[in-house]
Formats: sequence, C-alpha cells, structure tokens
Amino acid sequence: MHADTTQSRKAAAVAAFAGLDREPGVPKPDPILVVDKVVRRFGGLTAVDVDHVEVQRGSITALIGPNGAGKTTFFNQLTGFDSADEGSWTFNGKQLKGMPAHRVARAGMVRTFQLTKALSKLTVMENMRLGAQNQLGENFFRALIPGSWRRQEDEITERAEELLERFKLAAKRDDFAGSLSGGQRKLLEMARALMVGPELVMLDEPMAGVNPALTQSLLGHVKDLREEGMTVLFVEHDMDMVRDISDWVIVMAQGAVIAEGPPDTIMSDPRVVDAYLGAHHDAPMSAEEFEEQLQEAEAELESEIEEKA
Ligand SMILES: Nc1ncnc2c1ncn2[C@@H]1O[C@H](COP(=O)(O)OP(=O)(O)OP(=O)(O)O)[C@@H](O)[C@H]1O
Repeated sequence: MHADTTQSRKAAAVAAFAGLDREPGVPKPDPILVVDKVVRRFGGLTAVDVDHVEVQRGSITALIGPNGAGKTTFFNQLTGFDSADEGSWTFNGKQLKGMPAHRVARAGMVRTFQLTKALSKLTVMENMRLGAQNQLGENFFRALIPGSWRRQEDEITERAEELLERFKLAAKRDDFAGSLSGGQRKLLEMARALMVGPELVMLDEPMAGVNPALTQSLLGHVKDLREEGMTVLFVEHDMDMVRDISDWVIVMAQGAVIAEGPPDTIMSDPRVVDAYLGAHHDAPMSAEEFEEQLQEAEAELESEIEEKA
C-alpha cells in the first residue's frame, strides 16, 4: 500500500466525521450499517436496547463501554449468532434481521471469535479452512457438480495460505492453534474472518492478552483493513488502542448507546465518565486526570496519617 493511498483513506475517514453532532444515533454521511430499535432481553434483564446507530463506511469505529454494557450481545445479534427480540438493521441497505450467521457473512459482515478450547486443538490451517466453511455454509448444489467441490477446496486452501503469509503465520501452518502466543492468536482470529472477503469486519477485543511488543504490529494490521477499503467495528477495553486507531467511538452503557464522538474528546464526555464510574469499572482516565487522582489519594492518605499521629 502506497503512503499517499494510506493517507487518503485515513483522511477520508476523518473528513466523514468532521462537523457531526456528538449525539447518540447521529446520522453518518455514508453508513454501511444502520440499526434501529434493537432490543435483547434475558429474562427480566434488558441486555441491549439500542434506539438508533449508524456505522460509517470505510472507517474504524470503536464500540466501548463498561463490563456488562451489552457490547458482545449487540455484536452477536448484528452478525446472526443470537436473535434480537425487537428491531431491525440493514447492511448495505439489505435487511439482516433473522438471517443466520453464515448468510450474514456471505453478505459481507463477519465477526471474530476468541479462540475456543476446541479450536485450540486444531492446526492453524484447519482453523482457517473451518473459518471459511462455517462462514460460507454448505452449498449442496455446487457439491453435486463433479469437480466443483474440489475446486472450491483448492480456492479455500490458496486463500488461507495467502492470508497466513500476510499475517506472518505461514511457518505455524501445521502447529496447533493452542500453541500460539496471545498476539499470534489474535492474528489468526483476524485472518480467519478475512477468509470470506468481508466488507465489514467486527473485531472482538483484538488487544486482549497481547504482549506489548506485538501491539504495534496488530494495530498496523487493523489499519491495513481500512486501507484496503474495509470497514472495521471493534469492541475493546484498551483505551490506548481506542485512541490510537479509531476514527469514531460509540459508547454503550446498560444496553443503550449513550454517547458518540471522536476518540480525543469522547473520554472526557461527562456521560462517558459517569457510565464508567457508575459501573465501578476502570474509568478511561487521561494522564492529567490520573495524576490528579494520584495527588488526591496521596493527600487523603497524608491527612489520615496526620489525624492518627
Ligand atoms: N446468554 C445470556 N443469558 C443471560 N444473560 C446474559 C447472556 N448473555 C449476556 N447476558 C447479560 O447481558 C448483559 C450484557 O452482557 P454483554 O456480555 O453483552 O456485555 P459486554 O458489554 O460485552 O461486557 P464485557 O465488556 O464484560 O464483555 C450482562 O448483564 C450479561 O450478564
């Protein structure tokens, strides 16, 4: 990828958000995904209650929020791994509600999954091939045409090999996925999702368990997806990553979208600070805020010591 293309993709993403209201549900200039009134209840608990949200095509959008905010449940609904009780959503203008996961993937929207125990016992290559099969579903008619199944198999292997090369996992091709490091697992999760050539890639905590030495390389891979014209929506607790790579941030709390905005200002939005503090979760503090907190805590400690003395 040439530097000027890289610049223009990033610049286009930034320009698309310039001047937008920082309100939940704000319309985007060219949304690839539009969600309306999606609700998911578990018994008496309303895990997701999203009134309206849009994801801008060609951008990297972060979905953040305290533990239990409903981010994973929302991801599962949009990608057909769980059903919504109410609401609808369109991807490229096409209604997706009720569509099973493999058809959602075929339509161009995929989500990554953290490597499960069962997948850890398969090789890297088997994981890649399975990724394609699961996502594509079975095509019985094609399977009946002599030779076409074989051809499809060869195409899958070829694509898997290209992706493993790109993600620097080619040497690990025949190793068990469970033997990979945290960062390599994340690369495999991303590579698997790309097996179906998606337009929108939804990453589930791409930084979880990654050694700091690999952070930059992983961030680079995520940025590359945008440079290739894909849209990225990711759930992440690592605020450094959110600041570093996202063009726009959507914040969920108690199932609803409570704030949206660019990464440099969203962390100081009082609604966001309240949501994190209310949930007793690590607040996304700036260095200055952290310093302030530290000084307050030290002052409190000193006064306690003085009182006791
Ligand atoms: N299958 C389920 N059955 C019952 N309750 C569920 C189920 N899945 C999720 N929940 C509940 O729904 C709420 C939202 O959970 P969810 O995992 O979507 O939040 P999250 O924002 O992804 O949290 P985290 O950041 O900790 O992963 C939580 O209160 C959770 O306990």
